[in-house]
Amino acid sequence: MSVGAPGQRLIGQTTAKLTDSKNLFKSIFPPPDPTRWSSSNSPIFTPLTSSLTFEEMDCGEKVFVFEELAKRKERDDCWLLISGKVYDVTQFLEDHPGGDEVLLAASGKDATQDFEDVGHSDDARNMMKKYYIGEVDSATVPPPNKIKPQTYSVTQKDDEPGFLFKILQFLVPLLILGLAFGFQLLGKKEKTEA
Ligand code: HEM
Repeated sequence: MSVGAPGQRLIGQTTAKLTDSKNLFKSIFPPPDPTRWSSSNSPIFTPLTSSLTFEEMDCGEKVFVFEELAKRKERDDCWLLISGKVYDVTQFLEDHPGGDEVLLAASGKDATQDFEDVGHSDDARNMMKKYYIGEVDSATVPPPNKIKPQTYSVTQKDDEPGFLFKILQFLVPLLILGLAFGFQLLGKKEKTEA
């Protein structure tokens, strides 16, 4: 009479426990969301990967015009352009091992060469990620200053002395010949008069 009841209760309790543990398992490991599932993005690791891609995507979406970033060269608002990437180093100025002055001097222009010339360590390059805020529209970046003065100096300075030198090359021998001829004539005249 009472055999079935405890058995039923036992089965009922076991089923309830199973259902509970299933729910617990589901809450820990939620089923994959097909909209987020991809071969490279496991749902278990979603928080880690998504935070990394979010940082990249969020920053990657921002594209600055050169003129805009070149204005940020003050102590309270200092941006750097290095290898096409834009860094807001305002908060880093005081902590920069190379000093704040070099960073301020490198702002308002393409600082790639200055940065590379120092030979920054891998640690320094990793540190940069913290200050990364976006990319620059490469079409808006003016060509490096070096090109202009070089072509200017070559065409301007070399042309003028070259021209003068060529004229003098002709004139000086002519003058010497003329003088020699003149003195010869004078000498002959003096001889005939004597
Ligand atoms: C976000 C950008 C930058 C970061 C995170 C950064 C970071 C660092 C770090 C960590 C160092 C210590 C040495 C090393 O680990 O390499 C350093 C040194 C230095 N940095 Fe930077 N830097 C940045 C940009 C620049 C720029 C644009 C210049 C311009 C010239 C510069 C000039 C220097 C100099 C002169 C030193 C001292 C080197 C020495 O004493 O040996 N840095 N920087």
